[in-house]
Amino acid sequence: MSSKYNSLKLVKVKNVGDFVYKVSLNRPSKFNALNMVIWKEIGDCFQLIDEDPECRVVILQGEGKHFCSGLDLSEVTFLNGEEADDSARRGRSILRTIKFMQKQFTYIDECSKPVILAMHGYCLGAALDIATACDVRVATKDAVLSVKEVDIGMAADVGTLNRLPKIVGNHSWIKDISLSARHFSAGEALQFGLLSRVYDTREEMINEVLKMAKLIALKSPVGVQGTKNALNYARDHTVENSLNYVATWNMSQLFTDDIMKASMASLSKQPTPPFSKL
Ligand SMILES: CC/C=C\C=C\CC(=O)SCCNC(=O)CCNC(=O)[C@H](O)C(C)(C)COP(=O)(O)OP(=O)(O)OC[C@H]1O[C@@H](n2cnc3c(N)ncnc32)[C@H](O)[C@@H]1OP(=O)(O)O
Repeated sequence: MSSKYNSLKLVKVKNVGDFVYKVSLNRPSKFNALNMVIWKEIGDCFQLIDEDPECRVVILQGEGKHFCSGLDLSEVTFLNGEEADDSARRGRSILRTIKFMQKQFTYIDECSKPVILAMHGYCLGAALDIATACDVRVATKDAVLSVKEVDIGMAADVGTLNRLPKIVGNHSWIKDISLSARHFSAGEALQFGLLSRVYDTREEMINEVLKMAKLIALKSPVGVQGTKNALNYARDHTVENSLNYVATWNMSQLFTDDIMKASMASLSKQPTPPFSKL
């Protein structure tokens, strides 16, 4: 694994083999509350992973008792912006901060490798901003989730309100949870489509998620990364535009050796062959 990951202090990256990386928020004494250090490291980490041929699938989780208790509320003064008498200039400095914070989570969404999020315990506020930027979301049955921002007097502005309507079809439920900031269970999140699976224990979740990650990592990275890319594009564009996009994408990608290798293995009912790094 590249030594570049060693510079990360509050995000831990581990190569667990078979092209799967485990990324952990690592500030357990504060329930992985997100200060600016860890916030930046999340973005740095996913930028590194995007270009890392040793990684084909990422499992994201939190160390300790909880996945993440949201924004670090002891360090929120930076939200006041730079000292300036002029409100326009102060506003610009806040704008830069919000955009920076948004971008760090967007690196997860834009990462070419699929990201499977495994949540447990508290998943509050910014934790859900992260969740909505991931590709697959699962949790333990005792997870407690909340779009918590209105409880601290703000509208969520780093992803949840923008991505949740693309994930969940029921806008009444989205407004129910976002306007009230109430806690809701993993079971409820599963029912409304925010999660795809709920597990009894953390151990079971990690074992199952590892199996899922290894299964995906066995597939052609050309096929897998193209699929994430095409689905993300389809989410944000019309059907017509996204058909055009995927056709243009595949203009080059269909020349891959992976298609012949995978097709031959499939026809002859052989296990998936190893694919070159990407
Ligand atoms: C531009 C803006 C971008 C993004 C904005 C995002 C907004 C949000 O994320 S809103 C959500 C903010 N988070 C919260 O409101 C949760 C606050 N924490 C709590 O309510 C509780 O800590 C708890 C999570 C319910 C857990 O309670 P309990 O089991 O009683 O443990 P504690 O003793 O309270 O916590 C242990 C330890 O962790 C520290 N901590 C927990 N959460 C945070 C946090 N969000 N920020 C800072 N610190 C946190 C807590 O202070 C304790 O630390 P000690 O040093 O042991 O005192």
